[in-house]
Amino acid sequence: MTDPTPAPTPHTPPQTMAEKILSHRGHHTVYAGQLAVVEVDQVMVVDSIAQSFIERMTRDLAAVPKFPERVSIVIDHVAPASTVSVAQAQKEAREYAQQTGVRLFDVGRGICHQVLMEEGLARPGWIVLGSDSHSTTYGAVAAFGTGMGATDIALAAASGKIWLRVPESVRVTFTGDLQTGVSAKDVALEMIRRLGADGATYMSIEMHAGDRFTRGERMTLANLCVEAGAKVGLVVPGGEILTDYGYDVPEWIYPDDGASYVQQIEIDLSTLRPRMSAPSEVDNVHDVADLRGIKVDQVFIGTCTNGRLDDLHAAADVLRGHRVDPTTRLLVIPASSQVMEDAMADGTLLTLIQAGAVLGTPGCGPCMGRHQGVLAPGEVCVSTSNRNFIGRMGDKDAKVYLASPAVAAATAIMGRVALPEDILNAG
Ligand SMILES: CC(C)[C@H](C(=O)O)[C@@H](O)C(=O)O
Ligand code: SF4
Repeated sequence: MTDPTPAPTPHTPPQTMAEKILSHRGHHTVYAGQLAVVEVDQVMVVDSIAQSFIERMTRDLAAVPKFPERVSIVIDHVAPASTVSVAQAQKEAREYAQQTGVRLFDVGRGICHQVLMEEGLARPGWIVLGSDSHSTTYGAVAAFGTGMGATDIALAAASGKIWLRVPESVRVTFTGDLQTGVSAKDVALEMIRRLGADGATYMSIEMHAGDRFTRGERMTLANLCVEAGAKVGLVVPGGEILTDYGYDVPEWIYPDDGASYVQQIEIDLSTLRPRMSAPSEVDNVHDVADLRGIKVDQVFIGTCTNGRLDDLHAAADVLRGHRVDPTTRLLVIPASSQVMEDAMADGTLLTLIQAGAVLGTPGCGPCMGRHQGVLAPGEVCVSTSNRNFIGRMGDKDAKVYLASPAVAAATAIMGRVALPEDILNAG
């Protein structure tokens, strides 16, 4: 599916990674502020948007997908169905996939972003459009991943193309190495704190990490970029994604020296301590140590931000041999069936269940307050997700704190906001 067109010639002014990808997929050299019409390599539609997408396609555009193999529908946000109308919408999505030949990942396969990554449906240099704001996640493998509404998504599915304003770029450079107990989630929260919730509106956040971070950690970083308003969050390929990805990273993709950035920030990983985003904005970031002791009713480990095998390992390492506090509930929802299977095979799920965790079907779970663990008025939840807005996980008077899996696990044991070291030091 990758396009054989050669890269733009080198005698052009230096480009950022976003400019490189949009030039390549638009067959025309472009810079920030210009418009690009680009080929779309994958269109992703989530269950909650499927009905509007199908309506746009069949009623408004009277079109069929131009390249059915480039369209994926994922039933993940409310899966299994919670009401008759949700069940009806999902039924229609299945029928549509049958009729048109587009791919459909059904109940239990997992969260859209995790599934597309596992299936190799986001690759370096690709344009991946999702009907979901966290489609920035594909930037983990240097795909230009971005979220759009049903109409734009339908136009892309019908035509194979989309137009985009080429974004300006913010360059984020990571230096130093993380201390034990500090994770990519803490890095991502710190990045959002530094940029602010609208600090990178419609921009590309280009992250230079060298060979730091695994593919999963890169997904966590790229996932959170939209919480600074970014159009796309691109992690410059290095480390694991070069050696372990199964397909090549094209040479042309790397940003040029001298490319132009609207802002450049540096984050020294060696000084970073576990971070937590307090209600009700993602950029309301504090040291966990400063929030220690807040009473918590529910802990949720999962989502497209932190529901991968490494995340479950980090939680299990803290929970092993301990019990969840009797006044607190711990929900664990693997991001995909693959994660669930791997965590079952290596004993991680047993460790979590023995500690008192309740397991859910791979998917979004209660992340956006639709089902499987919504909160009552006044309840407090520590979640490994990416949004803590008012009403996000249920009642408007419930509160959500965002943290890493290790911090979430320590909190579940204490029944109060806690650091992993509080548990590990206590034995
Ligand atoms: C349902 C979907 C459109 C929504 C999004 O766009 O992100 C959801 O995934 C979320 O996290 O709020
Ligand atoms: S897990 Fe949460 S943030 Fe991710 S796609 Fe689902 S609802 Fe959105």
